[in-house]
Amino acid sequence: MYVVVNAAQSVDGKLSTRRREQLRISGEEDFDRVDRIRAAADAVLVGVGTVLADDPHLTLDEEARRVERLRNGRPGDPARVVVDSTGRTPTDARILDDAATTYLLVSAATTPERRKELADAGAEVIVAGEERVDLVDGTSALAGEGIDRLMVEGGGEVIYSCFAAGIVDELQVYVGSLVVGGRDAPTLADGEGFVEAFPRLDLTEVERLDDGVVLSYDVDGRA
Ligand SMILES: NC(=O)C1=CN([C@@H]2O[C@H](COP(=O)(O)OP(=O)(O)OC[C@H]3O[C@@H](n4cnc5c(N)ncnc54)[C@H](O)[C@@H]3O)[C@@H](O)[C@H]2O)C=CC1
Ligand SMILES: Nc1nc(O)c(N)c(N[C@@H]2O[C@H](COP(=O)(O)O)[C@@H](O)[C@H]2O)n1
Repeated sequence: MYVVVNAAQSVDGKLSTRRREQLRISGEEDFDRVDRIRAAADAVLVGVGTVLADDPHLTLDEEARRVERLRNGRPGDPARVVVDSTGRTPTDARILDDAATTYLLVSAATTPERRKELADAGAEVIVAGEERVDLVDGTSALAGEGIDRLMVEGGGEVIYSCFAAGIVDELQVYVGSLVVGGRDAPTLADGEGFVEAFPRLDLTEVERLDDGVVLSYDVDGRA
């Protein structure tokens, strides 16, 4: 499986404010770019923190659906994936509507009753990991469902875990021209943080878009 992480951050590396409310960092051109990455993916993944904060839908706009999905030979929207150890995704979340298949990666800590409630609400529930979702096991289960290209949209906890699990092939970051600040505001990579064996990146492209810049990297291993 090929994994591309895409996120939008302020110049000081924040994905949203300390209130964790959805913050519009991207402009129109960048949202079009995000739609193209979504369209090229078999599935788009977020953490449950993002679902609870943003209630995202993670589908394509009409134009992207028409042009990009057709170009890639696959009609409709990519599947959606939530990383959700204890099954906290609300059963009325937008991500569980019938616009596309939604996989919930849960851990064994999610009770069978909760798993059934989520399945009844439309989710395909996959158990990976004991206490927390194991992203290596979870992504290989997704590969078994035919997902060869996965886009990770965030948030900061899940992006960090994807790097820690060593599953990221490519990173694209839109850096908007604003300062958010706040020691408790989510950043591109939160979690415990690395103290050694930092993921090293190879800068492949720099593009000015809207009033910001898109930085594209291949992941080069750890050093
Ligand atoms: N600017 C941007 O591009 C984006 C911004 N956001 C923002 O990010 C914030 C949400 O980010 P976070 O709070 O960091 O939540 P998150 O979306 O990264 O979800 C983290 C949660 O996922 C669950 N989880 C289960 N297994 C896990 C694992 N192996 N590794 C990590 N998490 C695991 C845990 O409950 C954890 O608290 C919101 O404010 C949202 O608006 C989210 C996506 C994109
Ligand atoms: N690329 C990007 N730029 C921003 O400025 C953002 N706030 C986000 N947020 C992400 O987009 C999701 C919302 O998706 P829908 O529009 O509901 O499909 C949100 O949950 C974040 O993952 N992204």
